[in-house]
Amino acid sequence: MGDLVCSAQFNYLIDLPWLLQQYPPEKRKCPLLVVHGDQKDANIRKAAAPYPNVTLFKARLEIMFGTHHSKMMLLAYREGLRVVIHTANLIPKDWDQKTQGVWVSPLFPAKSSVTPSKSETVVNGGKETGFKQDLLEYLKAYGGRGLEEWKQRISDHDLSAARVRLIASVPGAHTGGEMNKWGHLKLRKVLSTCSSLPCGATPSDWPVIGQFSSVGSLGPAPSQWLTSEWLTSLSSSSSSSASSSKKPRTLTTQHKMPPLKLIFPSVENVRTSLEGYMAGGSIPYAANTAAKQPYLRDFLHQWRAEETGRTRAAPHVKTYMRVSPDQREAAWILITSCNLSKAAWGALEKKGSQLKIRSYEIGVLFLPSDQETSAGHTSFSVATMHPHGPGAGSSSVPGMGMRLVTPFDLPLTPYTREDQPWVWNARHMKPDSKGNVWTPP
Ligand SMILES: O=C(O)c1ccc([N+](=O)[O-])cc1C(=O)O
Repeated sequence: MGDLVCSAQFNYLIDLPWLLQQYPPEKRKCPLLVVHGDQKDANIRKAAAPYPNVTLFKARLEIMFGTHHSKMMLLAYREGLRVVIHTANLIPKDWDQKTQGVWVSPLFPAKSSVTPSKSETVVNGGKETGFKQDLLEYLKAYGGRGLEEWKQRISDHDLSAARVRLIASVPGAHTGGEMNKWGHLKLRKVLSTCSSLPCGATPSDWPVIGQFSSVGSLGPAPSQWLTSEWLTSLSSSSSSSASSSKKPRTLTTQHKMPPLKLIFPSVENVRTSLEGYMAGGSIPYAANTAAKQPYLRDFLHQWRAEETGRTRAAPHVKTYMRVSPDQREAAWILITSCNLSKAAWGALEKKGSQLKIRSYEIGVLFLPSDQETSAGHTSFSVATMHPHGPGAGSSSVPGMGMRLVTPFDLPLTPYTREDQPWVWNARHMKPDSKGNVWTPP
């Protein structure tokens, strides 16, 4: 991977001694910047004290209930720079028996005076993805001076080989030109300008799939946020006109919404997981929140990943995607730290004039048109569990580009009549895969 010089780790839960142990022994004294959101930072300052090479940066969280949820590594090597965007906390159990998601960038070369002054925005005929500019904008949003060195280091490298789009969230009441930079409105902007469904596709027939490991308070009815504002963004495409308006508005005034299918572990999925009910400690859906939104269950599907052998590796990954009616194609897929919450994605306020986001989040969006292997295609072929037909088993589908292996099985598995969504602060008394019961305090 390269000769590491220094690194930065952005995360939510950080076990510093364990983290340093994960670096090669000869690299454990390299400069390490840890970006966290622990406002009562006595513990992490105490943990960092024995390590003179570790510098801490506390992200501002001035809006209630916000968290520093972003999970990213910046790795500076003698040979270049690498960016890693992922979903795992920097604690042992997140890297043991769970299903996580990760994007590892190519090794970005330093820009040098001898490098031909090729535009950074065009590589192999690819379109600009704006990744570098968006990453710098994200780091700028932290404020203060503690990230200046890393902003300069990123500026000094050529990131044009990044064939993904950055979809990030930063806390704030974003208005005007700032609104489309963050959260679900950034995704709406990108999808409505850069993602088109295949010719002849009926947008309202292409479901949106959301998969996540926690849920926030979404309102007393799905129409308050989930199937209006949020689904409008995730069902945007250049084939729909939701984006043409200056002011964000819901598709209900324009198009029929597509089906929404959500994947969230059932109690039984957690009970039978490798970790048993302990897995549920990282799936913090609160019973009192669930009780306020019983409608959510109507959208829910089980966590199932037989294709990758990960059905029992509880999900901590978060993915969102748009699929064809037969679930053999995908128009896009997003891997992100965002769970299903307004805090992460943002919620429109003041008659749609501001987008309120509470947390830091970061993810990467894969579009077929951004991938060299599927440029010119409007969809990825999806490796599916369908027993027959073009997507099963083959390396690619004739006429379609890159083949996508999703973290979960397609087609989706609905909840059974008996299934309930996992909630972490309720008793679960049927013995789990380890013979334990779950009786939270
Ligand atoms: O990723 C998650 O599912 C998650 C959910 C909630 C919180 N939280 O409430 O701070 C943290 C995390 C985390 O693991 O980062």
